[in-house]
Amino acid sequence: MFSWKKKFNISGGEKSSDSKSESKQKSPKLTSKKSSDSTPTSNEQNKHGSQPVEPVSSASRVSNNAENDNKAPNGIPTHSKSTEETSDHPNNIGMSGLSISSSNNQSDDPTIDAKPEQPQSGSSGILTLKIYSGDGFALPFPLVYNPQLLTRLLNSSADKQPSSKIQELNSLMENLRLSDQLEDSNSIPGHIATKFVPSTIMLPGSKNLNPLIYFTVEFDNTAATIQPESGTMDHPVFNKISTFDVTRKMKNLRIDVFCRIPSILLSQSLINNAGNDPTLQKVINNQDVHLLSFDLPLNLQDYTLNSVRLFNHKWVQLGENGSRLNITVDYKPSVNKKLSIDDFELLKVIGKGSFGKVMQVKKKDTQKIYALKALRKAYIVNNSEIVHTLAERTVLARIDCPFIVPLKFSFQSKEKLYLVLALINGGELFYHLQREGRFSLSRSRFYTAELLIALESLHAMNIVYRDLKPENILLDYQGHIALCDFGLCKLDMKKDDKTATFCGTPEYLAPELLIGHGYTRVVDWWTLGVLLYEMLTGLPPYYDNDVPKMYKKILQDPLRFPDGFDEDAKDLLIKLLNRDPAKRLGANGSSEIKKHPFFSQLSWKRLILKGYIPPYKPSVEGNLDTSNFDAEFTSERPVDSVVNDYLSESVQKQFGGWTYVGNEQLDSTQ
Ligand SMILES: Nc1ncnc2c1ncn2[C@@H]1O[C@H](COP(=O)(O)OP(=O)(O)OP(=O)(O)O)[C@@H](O)[C@H]1O
Repeated sequence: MFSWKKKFNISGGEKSSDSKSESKQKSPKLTSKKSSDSTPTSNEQNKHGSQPVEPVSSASRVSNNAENDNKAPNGIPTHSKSTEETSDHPNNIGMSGLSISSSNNQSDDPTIDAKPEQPQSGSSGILTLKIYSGDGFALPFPLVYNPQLLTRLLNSSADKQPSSKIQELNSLMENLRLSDQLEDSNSIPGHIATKFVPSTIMLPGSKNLNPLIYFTVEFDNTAATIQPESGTMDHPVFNKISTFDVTRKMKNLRIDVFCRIPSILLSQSLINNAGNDPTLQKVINNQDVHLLSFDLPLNLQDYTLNSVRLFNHKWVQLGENGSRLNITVDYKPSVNKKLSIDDFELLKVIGKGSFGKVMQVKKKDTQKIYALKALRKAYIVNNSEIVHTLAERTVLARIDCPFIVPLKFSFQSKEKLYLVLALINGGELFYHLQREGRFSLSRSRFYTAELLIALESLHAMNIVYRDLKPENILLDYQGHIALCDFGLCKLDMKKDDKTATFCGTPEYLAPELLIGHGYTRVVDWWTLGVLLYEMLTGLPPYYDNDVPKMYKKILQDPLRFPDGFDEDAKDLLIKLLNRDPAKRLGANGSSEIKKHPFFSQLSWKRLILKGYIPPYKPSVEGNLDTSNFDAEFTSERPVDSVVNDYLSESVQKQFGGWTYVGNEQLDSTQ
C-alpha cells in the first residue's frame, strides 16, 4: 500500500506486517484423488493411516495432497463404501436440476463442447460505465488549518491550483472564526475542506497521481477502481470508462467512495483525542476511509436482448448528504462466442491447486482482470476427479451469493479445462490469520456471519461444502468474504440425505465423518464452529501435529476455552461443536444459528447486502495488485504450459457441457 509516512517522511513505525504467529501451517486436504468419493479400504488405511500428515507450505501442497490422499485415521473404523459417489460418469452425479450434458452430438474437435451451443444473443453482454465527475463530497472529520501545508498540497495537485485558492480559504476561515462557527480555530470543517483539497496529487519524486478520494465500482464481484484526474475532493473530475462482462442478471452496480487522507492533515489535538474513533484511527494509521456506498439499480433482466442506455449523463444522488455522480451507463448484448486461452493476457501466477494453477489474467476485449484456473484433463481423469470437477463448475455457475466467488466463464481445450472467476485479491483468510495470530471478537463474528450466509446459500441448493478452512476463504479488496474451491462439494444433498465419503481437511473433519457411518449437510456447521474457534484462538479446537492423535481428540476430548473467552461465543461454539449431528445447532436449518445471541446485534438483511463495512480492509491497490499472494507463485512466469496428453473421444465426451458464457443464469429468466 502507498505509504504517506514514507512520502512525507513522518517518524513513527508503520504497523508491522511480519508479526509471525505461532499458528499452524497450511493443511493438505483429504481429497481422495484416487477415488475421491469412494471410501478407503481397510488395507489402504493400514498402509497410510499411521503416518501423520505433515503440515506443508502452500507451494508443496500439490505433491503432498497427492501423497496423502485417502489416508484414513489410525484406529478409525473402516467406512462402508459410498454408493452414490463411486462413478466418474457425470450422469452419476445425481444432481436434480443441475444438468451436465453428455450429449451424443460429438464434434471431432474436442475444443468444441459435446453439447452443441448455438451462439445466442442477449444471454451475456457488456456493461459500459462512464463516470464524468462528482459533486458534494464531504469528510466526516475536520482537517488541520495549516496554510503552509495546504499550499504544498495545492501545489502538488494535478491541475496546479492557483494560490488564490489559499486566499479564498484564509478569508473563509476568518469569516467562520468571526461568526463563531468554528469549533476549533485550527481545524477546517470536513465539508469545507473538501472544496479546497485537491482530489489527486503528485508527490515530490513520484510520477503517479495519488488520489485523496477514489471510487470502486463493483459488478458481480468484479471491481474497478476509478481515480479522479483533476478537481477538488468536493468536485472530482474523472472522465473514466469502465466495462464489465455481464454473465448474470445482477440487479445493481455497487459504488463505494473512499478517501485516503494523509495523517499529517489531522490537527494534533484531533489525534490526541481520537480515542477509539474507528474513522480517525484509520487516518492516523494511513488507511483508506470508506465514505459511502451506493447501489445503482440496473435490472438487467429487462434488457438482455437489446442494447440500451440505462443512464444518460445523469446526476445520480449517492447519499443523503447531497453527494452525486454524473454518469452514463450502456448495456450491449453480445453474441456468445466460445472463449479460448487466446482471449486472455496472462499476467501473474497467483496460486496452485491439485490439478493446475490459478493465474491473474486480463480479458483482451473488456480489459477486465480475472482469476483463471486451468485444470489438466489428464490429471483429473487419472485421479477419478471428473465428477468433482464438473460439480465445481456447476456450483460456481449456478450459485448467486455475494460471499461466493462467481464464475464468469468456462471453456476447454483438448488438454485442459479453464474456469474464469472474479479475481479476489485481498488474500486468503489463512494468510491474514497467520500474520495476526488471531482475530478480534467482532472481526471473527463478521467473517463467521458472511460464511454462514455462503453455506446457507449452498445448502439452499442442496449442496454440502465439506471443505471450510481458512485456505479456501478469500478476502476481497474491501475485506468481505469470498468462498472459493468447490472441488469437494457434494451436490443433490437434501436436508437429511446422507453421504459417507471420507474427505475434507484433517483438523476440520466432523466426528460423524471420522466415524464413517454417513453424514449430512450438518457437517458444514461443525466446520463453521472449528473455524470460529480458530479465528478467536489461533488454532482449531482439537489441533495436534500428529493427525491420528488429532482425530482421537476430535472424537473424545472436551472442548476447552482460554480464560476470559466471550460467553456468547463460548455458548455458540459448544452448540456448533456438538458431536451429535442431530443435536448440533443448525441441524434444523441455518436460522437456528442466525438467532443465537452471538449474532444478536447483527442485521442479517444488511449483512447480505454487504451493508456492513468490513472490520479490516486488506491493502489492495486495484485489480492488478497481487501483493497479497504468495511471492513463490507471483514470481513464476505466467504461461499456460503446453501439454500433449491424449484423451480418447469417449473421455472427452465426459467433459461435455463444461463451457459457460453466461447462459445458465440469464436463460432462466427468458
Ligand atoms: N477467484 C480467485 N481469486 C484469487 N485467487 C484465487 C481465486 N481462486 C483461487 N485462488 C487462489 O488459488 C489457490 C488455489 O485455488 P483452488 O483452491 O481453487 O485450487 P484447487 O485446485 O481446488 O486447490 P486444492 O488443491 O486445495 O483443491 C487458492 O488457494 C487461492 O489462493
